[in-house]
Amino acid sequence: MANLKYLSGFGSEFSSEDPRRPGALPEGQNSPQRCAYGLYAEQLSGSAFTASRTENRRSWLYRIRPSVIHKPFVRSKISEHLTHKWDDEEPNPNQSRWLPFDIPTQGSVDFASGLHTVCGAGDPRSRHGIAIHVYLCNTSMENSAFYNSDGDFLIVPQQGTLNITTEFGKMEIRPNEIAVIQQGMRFAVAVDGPTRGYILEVFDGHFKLPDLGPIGANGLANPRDFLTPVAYYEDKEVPDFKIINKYQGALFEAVQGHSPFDVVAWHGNYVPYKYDLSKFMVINSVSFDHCDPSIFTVLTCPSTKPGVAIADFVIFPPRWSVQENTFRPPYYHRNCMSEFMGLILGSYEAKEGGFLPGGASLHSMMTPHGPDAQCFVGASKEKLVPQKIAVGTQAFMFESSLSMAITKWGVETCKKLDGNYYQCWHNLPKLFSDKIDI
Ligand SMILES: O=C(O)Cc1cc(O)ccc1O
Ligand SMILES: [Fe+2]
Repeated sequence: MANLKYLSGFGSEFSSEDPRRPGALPEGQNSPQRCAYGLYAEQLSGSAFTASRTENRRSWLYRIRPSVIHKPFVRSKISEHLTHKWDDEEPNPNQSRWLPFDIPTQGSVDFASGLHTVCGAGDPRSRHGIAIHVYLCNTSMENSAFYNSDGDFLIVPQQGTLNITTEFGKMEIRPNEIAVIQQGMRFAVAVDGPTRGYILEVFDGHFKLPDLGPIGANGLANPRDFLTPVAYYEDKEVPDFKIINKYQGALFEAVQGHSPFDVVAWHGNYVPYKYDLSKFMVINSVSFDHCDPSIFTVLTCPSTKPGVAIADFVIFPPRWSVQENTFRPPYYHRNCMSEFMGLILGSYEAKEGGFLPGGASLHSMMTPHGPDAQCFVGASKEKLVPQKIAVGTQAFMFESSLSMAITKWGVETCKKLDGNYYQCWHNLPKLFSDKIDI
């Protein structure tokens, strides 16, 4: 999908018309008695009608047919590994690390059928919780569209470009870019070959840009770098277009006789968007010590507790490391939050081996972790000259205030859990001595 156009801004009021039908957007009102070109008006609400102005999210779609024309939903069997069953496995506080998840090489698996849940917590019925999935696929979705009634998807491609058609238009997302597709938005994913990536799903609310506090008005992910598609419609009649719905953690499908990507024009502030992680303005210590990784937060889904996130999306981008008299890699720590990490490109400074692109790690609540022995020894002795670090790499973290369970697929079926992970810390030397200055 070359030469796609986008609208720039985060949380803005946008409007867009497919240029093939100028004047499709009503002027000065949302619901005219008859819409231009015989279109139907449909509102998609992403917040309670009565939410405050700052929280209110809705869009108006002007479409060939309203979404309601479909046969009844029935249970879908397309992915047996998408689940919110958090009690299938016994709780396990150990450090967990997965080798790269396998992309299917046999048979045709598309994005929707390639969804596998690794871990999560909470419940979409009470609108509180998260799920972390990976998608492992090799084929484009054909005559089918997906929407999620349970929450929002933050999609992190690791291998392969995603060509995403949405009701709002088309987006192309390559590794080192992310996409957010919010609750209810219909989309279909086309791929070029073997494709893998991670998804953070939040049930509670929508992603926001973090407050910048003393950083000031600019920095981290800047609002204008978020891109939303422009209106694009297809007038396509097919006997069996499949609408796949994730509802209360289960998949359903309904058949309809036309493509749902029939939105000729739309306006509003409830939209899908993408962001190129290389545009992140990195802020860090330029004197001494190691900043907490919250300094690298791209997007956050806040909880109702001040300063506590349901989940943050944090990256570890290429940057200059200049701190003096400092152990520069991550410190050893125990955290009241859960840390799920993935690797898009390259390697991660705290674990040069074993944590690989397309793999993952989970350090659960209060489970100790930190640099492996090799990293500690190297960083304790290195000459502290200014150094460009993480060049050609991109690791990320989904950090959550919820205590997550790993699914049966994550523990057993995927066969990627690295039982020897704990050993990476076992060669940490005992350096204690009676000399103050070692
Ligand atoms: O555990 C990790 O590797 C993530 C992380 C990085 C960092 O720089 C500080 C704290 C932290 O949890
Ligand atoms: Fe950590």
